Amino acid sequence: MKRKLDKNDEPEEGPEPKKTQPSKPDEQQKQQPEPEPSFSELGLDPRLVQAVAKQNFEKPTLVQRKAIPLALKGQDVLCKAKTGSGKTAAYLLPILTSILKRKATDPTPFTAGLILVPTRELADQVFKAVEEFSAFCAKDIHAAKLTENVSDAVQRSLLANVPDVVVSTPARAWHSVNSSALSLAKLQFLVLDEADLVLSYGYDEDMENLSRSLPKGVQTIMMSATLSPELDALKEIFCRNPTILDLKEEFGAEDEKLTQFYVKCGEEDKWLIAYLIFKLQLIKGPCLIFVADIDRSYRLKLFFEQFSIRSCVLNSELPINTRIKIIEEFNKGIYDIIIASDERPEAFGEEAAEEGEEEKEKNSKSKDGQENQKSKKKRKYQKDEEYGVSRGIDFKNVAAVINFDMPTSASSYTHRIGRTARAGRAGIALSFVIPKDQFGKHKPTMVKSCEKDEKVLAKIIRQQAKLGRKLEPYNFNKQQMEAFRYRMTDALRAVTRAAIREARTRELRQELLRSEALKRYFEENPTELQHLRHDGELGKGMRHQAHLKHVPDYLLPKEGKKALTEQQIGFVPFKKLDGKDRRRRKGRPKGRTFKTGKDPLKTFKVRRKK
Ligand SMILES: Nc1ncnc2c1ncn2[C@@H]1O[C@H](COP(=O)(O)OP(=O)(O)OP(=O)(O)O)[C@@H](O)[C@H]1O
Repeated sequence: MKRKLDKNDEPEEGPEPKKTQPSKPDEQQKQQPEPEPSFSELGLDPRLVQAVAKQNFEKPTLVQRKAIPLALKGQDVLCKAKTGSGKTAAYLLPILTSILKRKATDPTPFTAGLILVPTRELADQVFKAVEEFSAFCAKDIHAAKLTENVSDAVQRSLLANVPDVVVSTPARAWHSVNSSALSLAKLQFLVLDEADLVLSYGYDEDMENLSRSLPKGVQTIMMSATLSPELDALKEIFCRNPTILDLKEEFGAEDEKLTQFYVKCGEEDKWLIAYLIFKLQLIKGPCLIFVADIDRSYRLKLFFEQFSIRSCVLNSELPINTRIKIIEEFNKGIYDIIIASDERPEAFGEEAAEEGEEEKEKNSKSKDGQENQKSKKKRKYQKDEEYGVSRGIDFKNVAAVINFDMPTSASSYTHRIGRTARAGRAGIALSFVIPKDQFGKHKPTMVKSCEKDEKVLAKIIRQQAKLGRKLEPYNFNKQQMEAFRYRMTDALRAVTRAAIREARTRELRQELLRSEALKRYFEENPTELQHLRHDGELGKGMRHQAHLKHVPDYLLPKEGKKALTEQQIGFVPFKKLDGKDRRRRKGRPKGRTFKTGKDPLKTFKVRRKK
């Protein structure tokens, strides 16, 4: 029988948190919240506790407090907890503890843990987390990641070392099992991270194949940010009587640090507001901007370039190494703005899947599926099927998530905003919503999916309300904004389709060159690494408008930039409420431009093989 834990329901056995034992409990004491256990009280291997301390995790998060004791007892767990709540450590720490415990008496090498994630970026992230957690027991824990663009021969030799833990997408895992490079014969732990997305990413067949390759008695942990119907199918196949942790009610305190706004405006005003926000720094700190498609990300980047606003794009077309590097560098504080094209919902019908509770969406599900199949075939550019930006990636210290284009579903919205206000930090989400009567008014840049913005917003408001959160309108002073309009129009006009096409091709060419031919050169010349920045200018062939790069004083309202908005949400501190500044900016270069002024691709001669 399944057992559902509610928020006050602690696990029955396992390492008990220390409890105060009052000799005469009075009413007041009874009402006091239970003391929260520390990491060392959860029954974890001391070397892992040491590594956790090194990462400055002060105490376990709720999902860690609930899931770790259950996993250590060997129970299957299906856990739903909000994005950014620390699910990765919640499954890795007990698995690594069990492996270390077994190895103390039986050092025979075999792959004991398989961690399946839907995207390559996420695999990279989880792999790094394994390495960080096993920093003090590196000789006892050997992990491998199966998602790199390496030949089968290299992959095979990686696996020949018999890693204790393998992190992979289902497709790569099945490929390795099928080619006998990976043996799951003695597997003990299986994790499906972001489990709700595994099927929507089209891994159904791989999952089925993998399920047939598993030995009996594998302990399964499924982690998810939503409890979608897909989970039932996976639960049936992989779980044995799992304990279900539905932790949705528990995040009130943390959610207060996320402020959500929306702006209702036409297409042209989106560009104007975005220009004002970033040029006048109305929102400060690292931002993640989501747009509807790849072309749009380049359009926005080129538009920003006209005003000397640096940004970099992130999309499924870029090589995986580049994508991982961009995320890493953003996390180090090197870039302030990433423009990400969130291509998944449209590609895999997530809209239909997530609204499973709503009858009419259920009916249209299969139809949407067919349409999506068609649209997938129609794709012009080579996209990576294992790409995902809004899911699971741990972008650190994101001050604001801006939905320049609305997502097409409420769950996609949840995933996007989950990139900010993580691990107790503050953050804001700002969404641009095009009212129905203003849709299509600016033909050159309009995006089809925005026709449904208001409908999607209504769903989002409903869904967020269920979680006790609300979205507030964010009002710009339209009159004050007008002074900037002609500059915006000028810049937007300069970003032609041809310029976008050229920028897109140029970036791809540059990135391919960077990741292959230049790799060695930059290894030998680390000081020139700044040339590898991903937020350089792409619009070299475009009309150059020097006057747009600065905001003349006469354009600003008398009262200063504050007069542009009613609310003062601009400053988002990178502080926890305890006042400690957690944002690491050490790696950040002082200058924002190339000091040498040289373009490495012009000055560097690619070595040719003789
Ligand atoms: N106990 C803790 N104390 C402080 N920070 C923590 C703790 N546990 C995890 N973190 C940090 O919180 C961030 C989010 O963790 P993680 O990526 O595991 O969240 P998640 O629940 O998997 O999110 P998502 O669903 O988006 O993947 C990470 O930067 C992680 O290092």
